Amino acid sequence: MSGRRVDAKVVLLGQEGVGKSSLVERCAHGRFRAGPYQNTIGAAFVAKVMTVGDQTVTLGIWDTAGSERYEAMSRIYYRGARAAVVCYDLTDSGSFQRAKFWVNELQNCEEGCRIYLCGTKSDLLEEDRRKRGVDFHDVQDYADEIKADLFETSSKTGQSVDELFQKVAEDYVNFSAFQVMTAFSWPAQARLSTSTQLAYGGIWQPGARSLAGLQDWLSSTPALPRHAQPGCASCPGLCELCHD
Ligand SMILES: Nc1nc2c(ncn2[C@@H]2O[C@H](COP(=O)(O)OP(=O)(O)OP(=O)(O)O)[C@@H](O)[C@H]2O)c(=O)[nH]1
Repeated sequence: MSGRRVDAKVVLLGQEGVGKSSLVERCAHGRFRAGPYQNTIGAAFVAKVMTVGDQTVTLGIWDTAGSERYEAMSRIYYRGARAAVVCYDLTDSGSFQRAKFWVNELQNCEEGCRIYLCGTKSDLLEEDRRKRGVDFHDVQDYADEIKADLFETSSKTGQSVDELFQKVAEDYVNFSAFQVMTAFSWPAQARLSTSTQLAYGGIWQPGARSLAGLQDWLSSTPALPRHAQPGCASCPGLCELCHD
């Protein structure tokens, strides 16, 4: 695992104590640490290798500190993120207001970042439904409005945690493929360079300039190229926008 390249940066945001570190612990190590709550200082990083079809995707997951004291620092960690898991505690309506704050930040500052809303500690609702502090339908409406996916998870039982990160990895793969398609239909300054075509095994078809043609090509190509987002943070520098 060490030294492995990270494909997609994922950041976890949300009020302190909502369970971000526990979510990462469950996702990365399949366990839940009960015991005294220790707040995150600064941020923590973990790399998680996911499988999507016949591809592997390494997610670099940044667990930020929820304390408002570290708010400025959290902004550094969402820069260049391809996905943000914005967490709130299902039993705490205040934490959902804080989640909205982070969504606004992302919408204003990280346009290319996909947002996943994550209501945490669902096991507490299993124990007692009256503990729910955030209405599911209200959040679903909000998620539709901001075009986010919504998950209700429990790091204690593991409910929906793997599903959440799997969706992040799948969207990364599918969204990258979409960006490859649009790159081909962009104007001249966004064309992929010769070196990029070679980097993709020379499988680019000069004749397939239409989106439909590229869709056919992509669906018949087993290994989709990953980094073809001209000018984006994760481009390896092979496209014309990044090349000097
Ligand atoms: N019952 C239950 N408790 C949870 C769950 N996830 C987290 N907790 C508890 O909630 C508390 C806070 O969890 P953390 O994961 O440290 O929260 P955090 O969001 O990382 O907190 P900061 O680092 O301060 O931002 C801890 O006492 C956890 O044991 C869960 O799914 N179910």
